[in-house]
Amino acid sequence: MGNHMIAVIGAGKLGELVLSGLLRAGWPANQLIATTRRPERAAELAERYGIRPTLNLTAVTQADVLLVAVKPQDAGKLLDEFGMKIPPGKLVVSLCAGLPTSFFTERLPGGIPVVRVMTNTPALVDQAMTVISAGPYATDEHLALTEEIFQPLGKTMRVPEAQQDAVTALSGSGPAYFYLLVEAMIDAGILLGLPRQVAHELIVQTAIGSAVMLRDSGEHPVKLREAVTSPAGTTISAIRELEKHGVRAALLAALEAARDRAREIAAQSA
Ligand SMILES: NC(=O)C1=CN([C@@H]2O[C@H](COP(=O)(O)OP(=O)(O)OC[C@H]3O[C@@H](n4cnc5c(N)ncnc54)[C@H](OP(=O)(O)O)[C@@H]3O)[C@@H](O)[C@H]2O)C=CC1
Ligand SMILES: O=C(O)[C@@H]1CCC=N1
Repeated sequence: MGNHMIAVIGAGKLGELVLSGLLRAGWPANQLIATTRRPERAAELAERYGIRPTLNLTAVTQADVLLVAVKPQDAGKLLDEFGMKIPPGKLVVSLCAGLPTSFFTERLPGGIPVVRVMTNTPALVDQAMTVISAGPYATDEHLALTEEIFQPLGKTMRVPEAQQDAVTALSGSGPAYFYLLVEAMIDAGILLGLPRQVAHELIVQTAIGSAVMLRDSGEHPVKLREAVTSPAGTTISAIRELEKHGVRAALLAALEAARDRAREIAAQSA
């Protein structure tokens, strides 16, 4: 972790997840800075994590890595405030959905490297999927530093920036899709007469077991599903209904809509 000073600019839900992950990974609290809009939010973070809340301008002067975690819609106003005052030698890492790195470079002095990152909320349990792309002026060294920061929070991967809107649709928003499925299956348990707590425990453990098998067995998901699906059995009856109701087509359309929304956010922010 070296001597880097990291600032989370806009420590809301995602920024807090990252801060807490960095602390768990052993980053000293005195190498972490957080900024927020509301003073009460800053006080909450200082009390919870012992990190230093400060003003944006102070943060960008003191820290050498600036993790921008405001809503994409707030990024333009934020950069109007201090973008052009960022001194040389800093690394800007955007965690904002949709915004291309060019959005940042247009609002920063020339030569400031920008890295685009899409992570996700399982960072809270060190199981994030963090996807990293180099923007203008970002070298391999900047990507490696970004990986060093996010590695303890889960898995990291590098992709070309052109893939980041699709990545956002898959892994950025992905946890929400799984939670929705789990929620619906628990409700199905209620429909079938199980107590809510029982249904909850059955489905959550089944989700965990299935996820670990997907990760560790090395098998394709089709093979794993086939192994559960007995001839004339129960599973195929359920699958017929899922297909009849277009779950597969719904997922294709849903992820395409998320990708399109990322593009729209960029167009609206330009
Ligand atoms: N939530 C998620 O699962 C994921 C989110 N993202 C991206 O992360 C970013 C943040 O999302 P999320 O955490 O959900 O949003 P939040 O609204 O929870 O957090 C945004 C934070 O930015 C702060 N903020 C806004 N303007 C300023 C400013 N000018 N100066 C300092 N702080 C400011 C807000 O401060 P205050 O609280 O005081 O208003 C708030 O704490 C978005 O760009 C989103 O696309 C990416 C991947 C996953
Ligand atoms: O919904 C959003 O826009 C953010 C980006 C990915 C997950 N949450």
